[in-house]
Amino acid sequence: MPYSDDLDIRITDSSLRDGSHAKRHRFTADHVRTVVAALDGAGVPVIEVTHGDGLGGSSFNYGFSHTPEQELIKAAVETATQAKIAFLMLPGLGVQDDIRQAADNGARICRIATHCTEADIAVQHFGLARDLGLETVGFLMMSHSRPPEELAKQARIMADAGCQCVYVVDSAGALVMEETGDRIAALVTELGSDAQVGFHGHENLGLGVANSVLAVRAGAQQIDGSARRFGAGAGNTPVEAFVAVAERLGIRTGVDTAKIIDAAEDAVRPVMDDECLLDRMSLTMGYAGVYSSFLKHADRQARRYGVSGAEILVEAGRRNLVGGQEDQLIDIAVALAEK
Ligand SMILES: CC[C@H](O)CC(=O)C(=O)O
Ligand SMILES: [Mn+2]
Repeated sequence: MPYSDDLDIRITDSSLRDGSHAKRHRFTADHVRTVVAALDGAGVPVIEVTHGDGLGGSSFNYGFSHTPEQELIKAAVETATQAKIAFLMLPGLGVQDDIRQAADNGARICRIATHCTEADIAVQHFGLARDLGLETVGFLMMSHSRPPEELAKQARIMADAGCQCVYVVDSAGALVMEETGDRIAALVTELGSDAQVGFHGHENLGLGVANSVLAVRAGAQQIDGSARRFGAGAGNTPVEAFVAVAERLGIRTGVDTAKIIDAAEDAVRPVMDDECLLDRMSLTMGYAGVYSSFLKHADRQARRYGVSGAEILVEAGRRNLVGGQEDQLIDIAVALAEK
């Protein structure tokens, strides 16, 4: 079913949230204004702005923000003329008051992320977001790690709690083609008209665009990407490439292809410290099924202890580490150094 009369799918750009991981959370209000103006001008309907780990993410464990994220949200809301501003939150890291503040600051969409087996921890947050009149999105992170039918049950918990679109989130960039489509199809069957289904991809195996197309073909109505792939690991599905491919396939996104290509190059790239690369580290993450936001943490510990970053990531994959277990990367590095 199309997203609306005019659109087959709705695109969310995550460069000002997932890109925060790659930028080590150093966004300024000026960065936000520049990027939002360009994305908004290209017709991107939703722009996500938060610390990489969501509301309340600014901390010793995850990395401190340069600018308080509520200030960034305000700057985004003031700049956007048509785009809705979304924010991400992980229950426990962010608290309910953070949601209230983001709503007061003009954000319209609340995206609540849990590990893909833990949807029940988000129930009260979806309730609050709906009470505040926010649109709701649920993120089932590390979706490659569980089979489609299990994800569908978790999606049902989110939908029953008031979530209006549940995302299959390929946090590790580990899903390969039909593995994406099968997961989306399972959620679409489970949720029917109770909630939409979305897909959030990462580029660690170079499949962000292809997986997103398969997600749409399996019934996804919302797709995430980041201009210039600005995101954790090898980055997210490049939104400008996805828009171009969608246009060629006759999938209506409402985003202007030429303008989003320019926005990625002229507005987003200058804000990035480095390109998000498909290199040894990020490819290892996709191959070993490791949470993309571990990249910078693993890199830091590798330098600190003089060990191989790729070996840290392989071990993180073997241990099935999930978001929040960043400190175990230090244990792994220490163990490798002692070997
Ligand atoms: C909040 C952590 C994480 O970056 C969310 C996300 O984008 C993902 O799991 O891919
Ligand atoms: Mn992500």
